[in-house]
Amino acid sequence: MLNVNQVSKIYEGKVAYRALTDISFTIEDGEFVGIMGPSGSGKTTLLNLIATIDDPTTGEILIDGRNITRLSKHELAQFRRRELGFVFQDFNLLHTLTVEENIVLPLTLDGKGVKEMKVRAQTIAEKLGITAIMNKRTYEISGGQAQRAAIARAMVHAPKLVLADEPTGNLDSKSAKDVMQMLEKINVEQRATMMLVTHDAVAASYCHRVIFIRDGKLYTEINRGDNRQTFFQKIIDTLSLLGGHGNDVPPVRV
Ligand SMILES: Nc1ncnc2c1ncn2[C@@H]1O[C@H](COP(=O)(O)OP(=O)(O)OP(=O)(O)O)[C@@H](O)[C@H]1O
Repeated sequence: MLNVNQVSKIYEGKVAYRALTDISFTIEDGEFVGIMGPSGSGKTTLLNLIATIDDPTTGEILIDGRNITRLSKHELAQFRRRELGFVFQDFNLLHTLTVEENIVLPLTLDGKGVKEMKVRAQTIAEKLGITAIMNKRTYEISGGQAQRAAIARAMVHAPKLVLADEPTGNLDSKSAKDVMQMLEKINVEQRATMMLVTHDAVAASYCHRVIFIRDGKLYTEINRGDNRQTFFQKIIDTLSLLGGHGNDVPPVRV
């Protein structure tokens, strides 16, 4: 379980900037949660705090009761390597490596044997439908395939928590839909808890729940229920109440 408890973040600088104020929420094991809000509302800041890339100014973040803001350097490295998976907007694949080499990277860092790495890479690649491109370099594959490879890399060590920052941001709508269906499938099959920051209402409609933030504060949250189309509409309605820039609300329908 992920517990964000009264978290605030102030960026110090010539002029201090308060990016988050008293944010509290809980994400249960196996939940798939979206974070939405206008540009500059603090979504990436929040994701970075949970990813242990940055520290909150006040408050605590607990994962299964363990305060991740107070880990030693060594514990932190282990936590990131074993328990977290990341998916980024720009895929973050290494171009000099093949798709397979990219996928096994987290295992390499954790000192796993070659045979185990091959088996695990193969299993996840089959789930994501990318076995045919395993030996290709990342510049030889499409954006949608690159994001699948990035998802495979994020999942290969079976992390408890997967964090995704705009995973569909650089994809056309068909590839975006594919990627969200993959994430949904992995969430169900591997029971991984997922948290996704997105501007894309279609992508968000695949989540179980969407938390909205505005000006660094919790604004509201809505639950999916059983109809994705209705949920999509509710997301659009909430975004328009939330304000922000016009380009935060995509013109396309599901
Ligand atoms: N390192 C930093 N130093 C100072 N201010 C920062 C820093 N990073 C972010 N901010 C500020 O904090 C606020 C929240 O930024 P953040 O990137 O979390 O927003 P966001 O909701 O992810 O925006 P977007 O949707 O545009 O990516 C913004 O006003 C931003 O300018």
